[in-house]
Amino acid sequence: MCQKNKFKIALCQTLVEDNKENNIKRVVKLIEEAVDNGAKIISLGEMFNCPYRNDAFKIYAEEEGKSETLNILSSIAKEKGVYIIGGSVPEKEGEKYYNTSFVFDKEGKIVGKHRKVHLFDIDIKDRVKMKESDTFSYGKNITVFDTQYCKVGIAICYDMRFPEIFRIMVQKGVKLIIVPAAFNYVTGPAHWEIIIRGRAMDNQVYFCAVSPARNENESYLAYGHSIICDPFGKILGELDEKEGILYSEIDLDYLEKVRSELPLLKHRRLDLYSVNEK
Ligand SMILES: NC(=O)CCC(=O)C(=O)O
Repeated sequence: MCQKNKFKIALCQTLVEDNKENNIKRVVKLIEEAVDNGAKIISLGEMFNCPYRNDAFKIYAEEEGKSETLNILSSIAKEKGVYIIGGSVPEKEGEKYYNTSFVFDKEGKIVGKHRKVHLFDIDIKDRVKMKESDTFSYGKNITVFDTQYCKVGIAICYDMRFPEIFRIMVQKGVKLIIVPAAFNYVTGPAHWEIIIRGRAMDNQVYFCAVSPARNENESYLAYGHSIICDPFGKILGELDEKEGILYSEIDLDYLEKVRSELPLLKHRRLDLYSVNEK
């Protein structure tokens, strides 16, 4: 029995190889397992169907309305009656490509679509180099959607380093934030946990980040460590770098308790916070 204020979430951390069919098979298997274990909202990781490489994105990209990957996620969401946050996939629209997360409701309808708004262009000398903007265009929206449980916000990976978007989500009524992400072996150990705990604590929300598993044969070594943090900043569970599913109960009564006992959101000084930044 699932009450409206308490429900189980599952984060599926799957291995991604250079084979779309195999990647999708793995995802389907873990979603089915998560459903059998009572999960009501299930999320996948960033680029769950495609290696995280510029030379793969265009080859793997699909168009909304003609996408086999999205059709499969929609069918399982409908068949099993669960919400699926479809990690992210390379999306093609016209001549442009985006790093996009599609969200499916219990009828299999797309109820949310987030195109990554901060593209990961970094160069940590001799360690990690990536320039997503070589392939992708920038998304233009902050994305929230309704579920039967609460309002949910979605962002993708590098987006999580920009706190402004999460505060806006909370101003829109979000209580659960889900971020498909693929940090790496350098920035992951340094920043992953601290960012996630900070965003959860400042905004008094449940904050989940979902990674692919690490594939040692790939050039980009994902950090893994899918994680769920509660509104008090406590980590409720974290995986290692291998394939697996992370479960936790989301308790919206507990969230309200945290917000009423430590009323940070009410104590904001909105009269002080605006600046004309160029
Ligand atoms: N896929 C990404 O956006 C990676 C972001 C990342 O690793 C970071 O440190 O930020």
